[in-house]
Amino acid sequence: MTTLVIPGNLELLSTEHAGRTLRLTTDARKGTVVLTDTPFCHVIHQKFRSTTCDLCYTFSETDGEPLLQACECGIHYCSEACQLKALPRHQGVCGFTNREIGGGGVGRKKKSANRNNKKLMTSVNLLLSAVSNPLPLATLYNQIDESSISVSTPGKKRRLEDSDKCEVALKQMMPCPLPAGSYAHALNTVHFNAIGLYDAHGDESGFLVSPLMAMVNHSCVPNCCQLVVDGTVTLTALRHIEAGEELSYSYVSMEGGDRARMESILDTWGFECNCRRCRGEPQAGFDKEHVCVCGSICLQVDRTTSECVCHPAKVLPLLSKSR
Ligand SMILES: C[S@@+](CC[C@H](N)C(=O)[O-])C[C@H]1O[C@@H](n2cnc3c(N)ncnc32)[C@H](O)[C@@H]1O
Repeated sequence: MTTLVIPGNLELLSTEHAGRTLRLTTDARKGTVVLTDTPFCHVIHQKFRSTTCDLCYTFSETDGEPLLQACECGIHYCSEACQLKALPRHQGVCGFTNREIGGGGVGRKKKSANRNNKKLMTSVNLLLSAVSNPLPLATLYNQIDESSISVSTPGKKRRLEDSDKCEVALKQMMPCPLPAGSYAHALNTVHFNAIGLYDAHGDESGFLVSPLMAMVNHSCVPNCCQLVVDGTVTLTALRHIEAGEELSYSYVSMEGGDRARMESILDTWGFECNCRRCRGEPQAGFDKEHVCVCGSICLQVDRTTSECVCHPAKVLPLLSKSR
């Protein structure tokens, strides 16, 4: 297995409370891009495929210049250059990304069964995209590490046990060269490392997995914000970060208050957050900043429109910091 290449200003370490984590070895000023990373798999939700480039994720309004269509499977590209570059990968996923998972999910009620089915489908499509990547499969295996299931991740443990039971079904469903016994684990890996993609209106248009960014842990009082720009995932310092500090960004939206946020973390990411904000401790230095709905403390806020750096094209209701 090839090892993950960590840039010189970063260090990968293991923590008891949250598994692996990345920390800085040098100070970083507010506004510095501390990490850039190239995704190795992604899935664009079906509804967004005609308006989102399947290579660089450029979003194009339907009333604007139409995107080039790649083929009947519904995947589009913004330029011939993107289409050409994506060809080797496209051949791997073409025709498979719309497959239905039989049985309608595992939940008791129809609604939750559909939700489960949709989540599973997204993860399967992500995994298909991962194994279609001409990059070595080792990139995916780097993400598979039991030690990342820390004591604070009860949901993750449960999900791993559940999907172990459907290993055989998954193997039949996915035309991918994964070794026997690793399908369910790989599926969970993409699920728990997926980063949301958003269109210009801030609506979720898909997911991607990026090898280095997958090592960055969550905090509800993050020191960075994560953005996807021109197909590259970036992490930007929201304040001065000292050498030795762990990097973090918020995995969830801050919309809906503390309870909704904590539930969303457990449901989507499988862990119980124990940050200052979740413990209800005072947050020094937090009051002077605006908190965006994505959880980031905004660097640039246009006072007239409330546009922020995290969601440049979306006018956001900025939240109050007081709990
Ligand atoms: C994107 S991965 C981050 C890297 C992960 N620590 C690893 O070792 O692979 C997300 C997972 O990390 C863990 N995690 C991230 N932030 C956490 C936090 N604040 N507290 C506890 N666990 C956390 C959870 O298991 C979560 O599902």
